[in-house]
Amino acid sequence: MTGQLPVLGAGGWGTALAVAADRAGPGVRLWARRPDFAARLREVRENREYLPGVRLPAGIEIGNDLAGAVAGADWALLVVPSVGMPELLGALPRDLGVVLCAKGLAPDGGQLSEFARELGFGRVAVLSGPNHAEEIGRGLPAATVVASADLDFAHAVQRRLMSPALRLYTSSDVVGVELGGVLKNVMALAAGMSDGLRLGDNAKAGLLTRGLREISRYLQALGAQEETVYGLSGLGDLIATATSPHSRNRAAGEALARGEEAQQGGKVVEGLRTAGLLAAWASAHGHDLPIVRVVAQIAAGDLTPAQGLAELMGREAKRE
Ligand SMILES: NC(=O)c1ccc[n+]([C@@H]2O[C@H](COP(=O)([O-])OP(=O)(O)OC[C@H]3O[C@@H](n4cnc5c(N)ncnc54)[C@H](O)[C@@H]3O)[C@@H](O)[C@H]2O)c1
Ligand SMILES: O=P(O)(O)OC[C@H](O)CO
Repeated sequence: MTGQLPVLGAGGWGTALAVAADRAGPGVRLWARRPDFAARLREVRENREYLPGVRLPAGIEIGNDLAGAVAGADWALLVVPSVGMPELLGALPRDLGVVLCAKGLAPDGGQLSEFARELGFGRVAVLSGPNHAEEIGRGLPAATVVASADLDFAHAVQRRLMSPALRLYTSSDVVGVELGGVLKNVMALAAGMSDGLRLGDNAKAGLLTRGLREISRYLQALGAQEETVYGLSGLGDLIATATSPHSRNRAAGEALARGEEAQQGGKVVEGLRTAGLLAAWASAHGHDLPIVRVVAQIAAGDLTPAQGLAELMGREAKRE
C-alpha cells in the first residue's frame, strides 16, 4: 500500500488499531467523528475516554475531516460501532477498499459486509479475532484474522498490519469470520449473566460449550467452514471475551444479572444490539438459536436472567 492508512473511528478499538498499524509501519491517519474529540486527541496524544494509558505516537495524524483522511488511500480500516457503519460507509468513495472491524450487524440484521457490497464497494474485508483493545494498544502479543472474497486484498491488509506484536492470518470465509465475532458477543453476555448469578464454573462451561455448538450450527448452515468456527474469530474470541475482565459484553451480562444497568458508560456493548437483531433474523430464516433468543429477551427486558436460565434448563431432553 502506498500512502497513508486511514483508521476511521477513534473509540477504543480504532485507537488500538491505529497504534498497532503505526507499530507495523509509518503512515497512519486516525479519524474521529467529533471535531472537539479529534482536537483533544491531537493535544494530549492519549485517548483518555476510550483507551487510557496508551500513548498515541507522534507519527499518527489525527483529524475529523473524513474526505481528507481517505484522500489518496487504497483502503481503510472502518472501526466505528455497527450502528454507525451505514452512515460512515455511505460517506466513503466506492473504490476505497474497506476493512470492517466492528463486531455487529447491519440495521436489517444481515452482515455488514453484505451491506457494504450492496452499497457498491468492490473490495470488502472483515477483521476479527480475540483482540481486546486494552492489550493490543499496549503492544501485548495477539493474533487476528482478515477475511475477504478478494484474497489479494486480504493479503495486502495482512502485509500492512503484521508486526512482532500482531500476527494476522488470512481467510476467504467472510461469513465465518464476520459472524463468529458477532455471535460471541451474545455468548459473552450470557457468560456474564452466569457469573452475575453466581452459577459456578460448571454452569459457565456448560453454557459456553452449548453456545459454541449454537454458533457452529448457525455459521455452518450459512456456509461457514468448520475450521473457522474453531479458529481465532470463533472459539478463540469466545475464550477471550467470556473470561476476560476487559470484556464489556461479559461485564454487561454480569451487571444485568445483578439488576443493574447493562450499558457500560459511553462505551459500546455490541451484544445488546446484536442479540435482538440476530434472534429476529435467525428465526425469520428458520434457524433456532435458543441461547441467543433468551439473551435477546433478557436484553429487551422481557425476561429476567433467572427466568432465562429456567427457560434454557427446562428445554426438552435431547442427545448431545
Ligand atoms: N474494544 C475492543 O476491544 C474491540 C475489539 C474488537 C472489536 N471491537 C469492535 O469495534 C467496534 C467499535 O468498538 P470500540 O471498542 O472502539 O467502541 P468504543 O465504545 O470504545 O468507541 C466507540 C467510538 O465510536 C464513536 N461512535 C459512536 N457512535 C457512532 C456513530 N453513530 N458513528 C460514528 N462513530 C460513532 C464514538 O464516538 C467512539 O469514538 C465495535 O463493533 C466493537 O465490537 C472492539
Ligand atoms: O469488550 P467486548 O466484549 O466488546 O469484546 C471486545 C473484543 O471483541 C474481544 O475480541
